Amino acid sequence: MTSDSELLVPLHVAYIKSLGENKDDLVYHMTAHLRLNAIYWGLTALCIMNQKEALDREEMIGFVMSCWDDEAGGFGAHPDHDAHILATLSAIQILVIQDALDRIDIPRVVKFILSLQQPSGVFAGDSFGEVDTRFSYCAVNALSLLGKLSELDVEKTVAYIRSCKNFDGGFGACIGAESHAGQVFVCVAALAILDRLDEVDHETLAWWLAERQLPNGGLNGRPEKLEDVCYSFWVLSALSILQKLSWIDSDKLSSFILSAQDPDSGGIADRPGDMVDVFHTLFGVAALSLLGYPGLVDLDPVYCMPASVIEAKGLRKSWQA
Ligand SMILES: CN(C(=O)[C@H](Cc1cnc[nH]1)NC(=O)OCc1ccccc1)[C@@H](Cc1ccccc1)C(=O)N[C@@H](Cc1c[nH]c2ccccc12)C(=O)NO
Ligand SMILES: [Zn+2]
Repeated sequence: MTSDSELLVPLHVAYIKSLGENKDDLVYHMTAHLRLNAIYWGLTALCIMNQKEALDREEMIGFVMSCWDDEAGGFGAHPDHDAHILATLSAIQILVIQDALDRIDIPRVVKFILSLQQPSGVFAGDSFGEVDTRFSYCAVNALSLLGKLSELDVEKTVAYIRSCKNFDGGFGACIGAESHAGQVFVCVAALAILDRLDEVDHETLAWWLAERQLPNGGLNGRPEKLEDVCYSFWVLSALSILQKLSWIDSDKLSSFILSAQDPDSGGIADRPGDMVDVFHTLFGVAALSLLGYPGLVDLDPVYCMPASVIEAKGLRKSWQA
């Protein structure tokens, strides 16, 4: 069966292109609240497969700008949705990849992002105030892409992330929350951007991350949980930043990811036999790129964007080989 041994690039490109076409089916409307994030996932997956031109650049930029919430000074995930830091990061990532940052009012967006920092140092996702280390990462990543990190209170931001570090070397969503691979990714990536990886217990955390690999080759997000393709990226990205990628069995992980492909319609699911979606398609090819799968474009593990784009902005850190 071909899907077990190779990445079906043409099928995945066709799958991503088809997403914007069937506007009638239920899934399209059920995911309206994630639309701008889904465009970032599709565009980045295409870049990794070296097929960036498969989606129309002007149409994409037009949709991003239609998500601008002028009252808040940020982006929502869909036209007429309230501004949220997650959607704002996706918008900035898309515009940077499309070299179209000149379309936005950078000082307005910076003001929106900084307005979300709480006295504790953590960031809220929007004016309703839900806090999470994910949102701290969004703020640090976005400000860095905008070249405005100098406007961030770095000490306060780092202090909160430090307070979320657990005895297993991992990080949680907030103080006292258990370690989770997704939260480890956002905390380690934020610290990498801020050049503060000294805050991480490298050996302890690398051991906890390597422990995520199961006999079937897949990775889970927490002890005792099921393997899931997207955790391949969260775990590999953090290990790559700690320069300990060799602690994972790459061949077994690659085979697991390839076995989660749909050999008929294209796309990658969270595990073999499940429904594919654009989220797991991105994080599957992103993990394969970090594993050096032949023919894939290099991905920057911190920003989850093409390495060439990050290099061109002078953002790759000294810690990287
Ligand atoms: C809201 N999401 C999730 O909660 C997923 C659900 C899931 C997928 N597989 C198992 N569960 N969980 C998830 O993304 O967890 C990883 C995670 C958790 C915390 C921080 C970072 C990553 C997913 C969407 C989703 C919902 C349901 C099924 C598939 C995808 C999602 O949007 N995740 C976020 C995770 C994320 C990636 N990069 C980030 C940067 C900052 C903050 C969050 C993210 C995302 O991709 N934003 O662009
Ligand atoms: Zn998943």
